[in-house]
Amino acid sequence: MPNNQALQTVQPFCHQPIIELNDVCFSYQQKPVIEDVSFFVQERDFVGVIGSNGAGKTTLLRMIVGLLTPDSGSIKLFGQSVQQFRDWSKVGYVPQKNSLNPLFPATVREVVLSGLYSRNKLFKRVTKSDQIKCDEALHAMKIEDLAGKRIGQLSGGQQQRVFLARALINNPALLILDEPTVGIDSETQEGFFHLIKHMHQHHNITFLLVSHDMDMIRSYLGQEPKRECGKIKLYVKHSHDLEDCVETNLTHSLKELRHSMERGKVGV
Ligand SMILES: Nc1ncnc2c1ncn2[C@@H]1O[C@H](COP(=O)(O)OP(=O)(O)OP(=O)(O)O)[C@@H](O)[C@H]1O
Repeated sequence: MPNNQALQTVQPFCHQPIIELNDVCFSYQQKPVIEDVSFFVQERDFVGVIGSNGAGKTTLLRMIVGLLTPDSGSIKLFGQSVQQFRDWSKVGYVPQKNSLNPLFPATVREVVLSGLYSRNKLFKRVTKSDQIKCDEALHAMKIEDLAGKRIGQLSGGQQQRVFLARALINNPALLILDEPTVGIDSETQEGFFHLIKHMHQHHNITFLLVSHDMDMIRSYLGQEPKRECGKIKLYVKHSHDLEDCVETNLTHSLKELRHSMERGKVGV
């Protein structure tokens, strides 16, 4: 497959891509990691980013969220160059798991609330409605009982749930997840994948997910990749493969899902 082929065979006319990369290259100290990568992701697509260790997956995601700058080429988010993009509340990003120092002083509630402070409003006052959104996100991730604990004192799986709650608190239009289930037990992993599939099917959310879980990727996104970008493969479920989206509040819907799971209506 040629490198500069877009994810979709036909260039969209009416819908702006959510993510658009054109001829992106990136090197660490002269060592090329990403070479001439081009693709675009449409609204409500679910893209699985697959590749061996060191293939450049995390580097790619960090460029898309503006934490690294390409050596050449361009990246757009919601039609705007990443360098100019300011509406970060539309984007939920859960980076690859890093175990936190147990002395890290923030509580779970503070970490989840920090998801509301976009990069431009670091010192915004927390309102009652912010606290309600935080309660909903904590509830959806089943971690309300951990709200007052220090994040550094939690297990790896619990920390991942906190970072997901932080990413969800803004009802993001784009969720970018870098190996979100690493270090999580298999039962919780299964529940997590159930959750993100539910979010994809019932909400207008676009997903970019790095995972090594080929069973999950193939079962949801199909047996074959749609694109190959160097050592990285992209598996995709397009929005047009889904039924019409149900426009409801994300955290409310997750709450309903959680209640169904608790009543045994949804197998996880
Ligand atoms: N800060 C850095 N400085 C120098 N080289 C780096 C840096 N970060 C990553 N690399 C190198 O760039 C390459 C791609 O790294 P990256 O983390 O993007 O890969 P990955 O596909 O996410 O790997 P994994 O599956 O192991 O998480 C690797 O060879 C890595 O050693």
